[in-house]
Amino acid sequence: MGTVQLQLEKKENVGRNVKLSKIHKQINTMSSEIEKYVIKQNQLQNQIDELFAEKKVLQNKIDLLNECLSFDKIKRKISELENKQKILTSLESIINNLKNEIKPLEYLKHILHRQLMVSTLTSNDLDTQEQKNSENSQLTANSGCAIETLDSLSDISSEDSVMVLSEYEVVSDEDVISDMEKSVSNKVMYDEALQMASSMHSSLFESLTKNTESIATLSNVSDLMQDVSCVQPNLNDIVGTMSTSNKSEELLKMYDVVKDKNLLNCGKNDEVELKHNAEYVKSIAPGANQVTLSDKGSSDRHNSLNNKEHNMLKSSNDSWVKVNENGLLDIALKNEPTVDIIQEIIEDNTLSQGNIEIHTHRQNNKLANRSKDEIEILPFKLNTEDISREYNKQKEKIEIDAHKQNCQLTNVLKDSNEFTPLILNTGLISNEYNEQKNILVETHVENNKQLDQKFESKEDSSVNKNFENICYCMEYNYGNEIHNPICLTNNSKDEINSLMLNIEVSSVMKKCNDLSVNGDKPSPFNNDEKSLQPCHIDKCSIMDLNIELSNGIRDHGFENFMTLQQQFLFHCINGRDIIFHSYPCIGKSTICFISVLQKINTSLNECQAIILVPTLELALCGLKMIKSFGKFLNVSTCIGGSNVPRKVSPVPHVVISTPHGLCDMINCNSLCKDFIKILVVDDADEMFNYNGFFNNIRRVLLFLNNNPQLIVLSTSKLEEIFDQFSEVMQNPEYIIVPDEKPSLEDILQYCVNVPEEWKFDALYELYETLNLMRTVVYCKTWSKSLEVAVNLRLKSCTVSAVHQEMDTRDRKFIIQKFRSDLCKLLITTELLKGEDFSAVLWIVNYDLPTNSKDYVRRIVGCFNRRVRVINFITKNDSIAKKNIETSFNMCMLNFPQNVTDLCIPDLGSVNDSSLN
Ligand SMILES: Nc1ncnc2c1ncn2[C@@H]1O[C@H](COP(=O)(O)OP(=O)(O)OP(=O)(O)O)[C@@H](O)[C@H]1O
Repeated sequence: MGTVQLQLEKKENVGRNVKLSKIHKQINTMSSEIEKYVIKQNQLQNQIDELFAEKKVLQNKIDLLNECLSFDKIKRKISELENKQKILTSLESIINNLKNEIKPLEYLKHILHRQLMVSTLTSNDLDTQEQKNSENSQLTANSGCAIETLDSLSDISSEDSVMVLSEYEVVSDEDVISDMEKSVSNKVMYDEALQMASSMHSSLFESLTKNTESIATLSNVSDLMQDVSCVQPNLNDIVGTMSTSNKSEELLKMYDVVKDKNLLNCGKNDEVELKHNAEYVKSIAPGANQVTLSDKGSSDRHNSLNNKEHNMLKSSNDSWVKVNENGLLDIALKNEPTVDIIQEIIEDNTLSQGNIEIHTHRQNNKLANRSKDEIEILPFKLNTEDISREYNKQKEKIEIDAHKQNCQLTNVLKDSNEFTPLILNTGLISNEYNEQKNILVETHVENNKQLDQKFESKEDSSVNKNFENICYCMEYNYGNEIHNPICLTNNSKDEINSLMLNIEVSSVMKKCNDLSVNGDKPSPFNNDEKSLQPCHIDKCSIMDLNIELSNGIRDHGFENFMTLQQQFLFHCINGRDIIFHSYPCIGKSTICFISVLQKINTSLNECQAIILVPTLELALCGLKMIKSFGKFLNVSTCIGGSNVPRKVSPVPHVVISTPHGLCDMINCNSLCKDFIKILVVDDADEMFNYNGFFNNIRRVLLFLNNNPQLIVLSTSKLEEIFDQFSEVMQNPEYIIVPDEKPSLEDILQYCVNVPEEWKFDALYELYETLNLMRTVVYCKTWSKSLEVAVNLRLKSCTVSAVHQEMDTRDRKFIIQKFRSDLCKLLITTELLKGEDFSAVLWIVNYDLPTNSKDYVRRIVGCFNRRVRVINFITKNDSIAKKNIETSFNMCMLNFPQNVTDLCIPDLGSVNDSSLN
C-alpha cells in the first residue's frame, strides 16, 4: 500500500512537473509575445507622434493659409494697394506740374537762344545782317508784347544756356532758299523762332496764370503745395521776377488792376450803420445811459475824435465824451476824474436829463433811477489804507486792502451776505509803489468759503510774491466756475486807471443785460448757469449764426461751442477788440475763424479779414479750417505772400498769412485795405520768437490805419502782449483764462503700467496684437526716438522718425509717407503745430510728458478727437499721471486684458479724405 501510495505520489509529482513546465513554456511564449506587442506599441506610439507632428505642421499651414485668406487681411492689402494707387496719381499730377513748369523754362531757353543769335549776328556780320535785322524788327513789331517780354528778360543770361544755344546755327531765310539741299534740321529761322516764341509766350502765361491763381485761391492746393514744394518755388521765382521787373507792367496788363482810388468811398455803409450819432443817443438817453470813464491816451483820442464828429458829444481841452460802439458813453479825461469834472461833463451833456448810471472804478453802486441831483459822485482815489466801508453802507460792496497785515477776509465776509460783491485792493509790494501798483479783484461771492480759498491762493500767487508787475485780477464767479478772470500786468498808473475803467465797461456789459442801448443783443454772460454750459451750435441763442456757417461747422464735425467760445463769439461779433489769453487747445483759433466767417459779407467781392499766424503750416491748417467751416458760404481765401497777383479772381475774402507774407503782399500792392474790418493775430506769443515780428505788425496796422477790429490770441507772454497791443486797441475786451483747461473727456486714454526696460517689448506687443498703424509714438528725446525706430525696424516694422530740427523737405517727405500709410508708426518728440494728422488713430506716449500742457498739446494739438491714447506709465510717472488726471478732471482707463477688443474693426470707416 505504502509503495503504491508512493508511486502514485511520484506520478502526481511528475504530472505536476509536466504541467508546471508547460505553464512555464506558456509563460515564456506569452512574455515573448508581450515583448513583441510592447515593441509594436512603441512603434505605433512613434508613428502616432509623427502623425501628431505632421498634424501640427499641417495645422500651422492651415492657419497660415487662413491668415492669408482672411477677409481683413485682403481688405487691408486692397486698401494698401489703393493708397499706392493714390500716390501714383499724386505723382502723376506732380509730373504734370513739372511738365507745366518746363514749358516756361523752354520758353526762356528760346528767348536766350534768340538773343544769342541776334548778338552773334551783330558782332560777326553787322553789315550783311542789317537787312535781316530790319526784317527782324518788323517781325518784332508784329509780335507785340512778346518781344517786350523778351526784352524784359534780357538780363537773364547764363553760360549754360549759351552752351545749349550754341548747338544751333542761325541762318536767314535767304540762306535757306539758296541752299535748300543742305540739311536744316539743326537750324532755326527767325520767323520760326518768333512763332515759337509767341506760342511759348502764350503757354507761359497760361501756365503762370493757372498756377498763380491756384496759389492764390489755394482751394485744393494745400496738399499740392506740400507735394510739389520742390517745384513751386521755381515758378514763384519766375512770377516774382516778372512782377518786379520794369517791364512787368506789360505783363500785368493781363490783369484788370483796380486803382485804390476807385475803391474809396465804397461800401462803408456797414461801419457807418454801426455808429451812433449824438442825436440817436440823445433820443434813447432817458433811462438807458451808462457812463464809463477812460483816461487812457486821451490826447490820442482827442486827435482821432476830431475826425469823428458824428459820435462825439463834447470835447474840451481836458475831456471828451463820445458814444462808443456799444452805445455806451466813453468819457476820456486828461486828469484824474474828480467830482467836479464828472459833474461838469454830465451837466454839459443833454444826457444828464433823465436817469443815468455812473460807473467809475470805485463807485460801482448802481445809481440807476436816480435823478441828476441825487447823484453823489465819489472822488477818484486809490489806495486807502483802511478797510473802507464808507461806500458800502448798503452792503452792496466791501473793499479790503489785502496787503494790510491783519486783514482777514473771513472776518470781513462775516458782515457780508452771500451775494455781496467784493472789491479787493491788494498787491502792494512796497509803499513806494503804493501809488502805482494796485490790484483789484472784484468778484461775486456765491460761496464765501470758496472765495476765501481763492483769496488765499491769490495771496500766494500774486500778492505775497515779490513780483515787479501788477497783477490785476477780476473774476466773475458764476456757480462753481471761474468765468472771467482778468489779469493785467506791468502798467503805468495811467494805464491802470484806464484798464480798471475798461473792465468796468465789461462788467457793466455783464450786469446790465436788460439794457440794450444800441440795439445789440444784451450780454448773455450773467448769472444764468445755462449760459455757462457748452451749448449746441444750433441752440446758441446768444448769436444768430449764418445758417450756411452753422451747416459748415456741423459738417466739420463740431456740435457744441464751449462757454469761452460763446463769450468770444459774442464780443467779436459785437465788434470789440479782444485779447484772448488761455491755456493751449481751448479752441481759440477755431472760434476766431468762425467769428471771422460770421462777420464777412461774401456777396462783397473784397478782402474783409486778415488772419496773421506765425508759420506757413499754421496758415495752411487755418486755411483748411476756414474752407471747411465756410463750405456752404462760398467764401474765398488765400495764403498771403509775394506770389499773390495784384488782381486775384475771386478776391479772397479772408487772407491768412505770416506777418512777413502779408508785408510782401502790401509791398506788391496786391492787398486792398478799404474793406478790411478785422485783423486777427493768432498765436501772438509765438510770433515774438521771430525777428522783426512787431515791426511787421506795426507795418500792417499802419497800412490799415489802425482802423479794423483787432483780435489777439495767445497762450503765454501776457505781459509782452499787453505791452505791444494794449496801446493800439480800443476799449478791448479781455478774456484771460490761463487756468481753464480744455476737456479731454471724449478722448479714450489708457494707461499701461510697464517698467522702463520693458517699454520696447510692450510697444512691439501692441504693434503686433493691435496691428498698429497710423500711430504716433512720442518719446522724451530724439536719441530715444531713433533707438526705438531702429529696433522696431530690426523687427520688420514699418516705422519712421521725425524731429523739429530736421530739414523741412525731409520732414515733409517722411510725414507724407506716414500719411499715405507707407509707414505705420511715426516716432517723434514733438509735432509741429498746424501739421495735419487728423487721420491718426493711435497715440502712444512711450514717455509720459511731465506737465499737463505738453500732454494736451500732444493729444489735441494735431489730431481729431477720435484718436485713442495709450500712456506707458513707469513707477516714476505716477506723480505726473496724477497731475494730468487732476488737471483735466479725468481718469486714465486701465488697458483691457483682451486687447483684441481695441482693434479698430474696419479701417474703411476712418475718414480717408483726411489722409492725404
Ligand atoms: N467747439 C469745438 N468742438 C469740438 N472740437 C473743438 C471745438 N473747438 C475747438 N475744437 C478742437 O480743439 C482743438 C484745439 O482748438 P484750437 O487750435 O482752436 O485751440 P487753440 O486754443 O487755438 O490752441 P492753441 O492755444 O494751441 O493755439 C482743435 O483740434 C479743434 O479742432
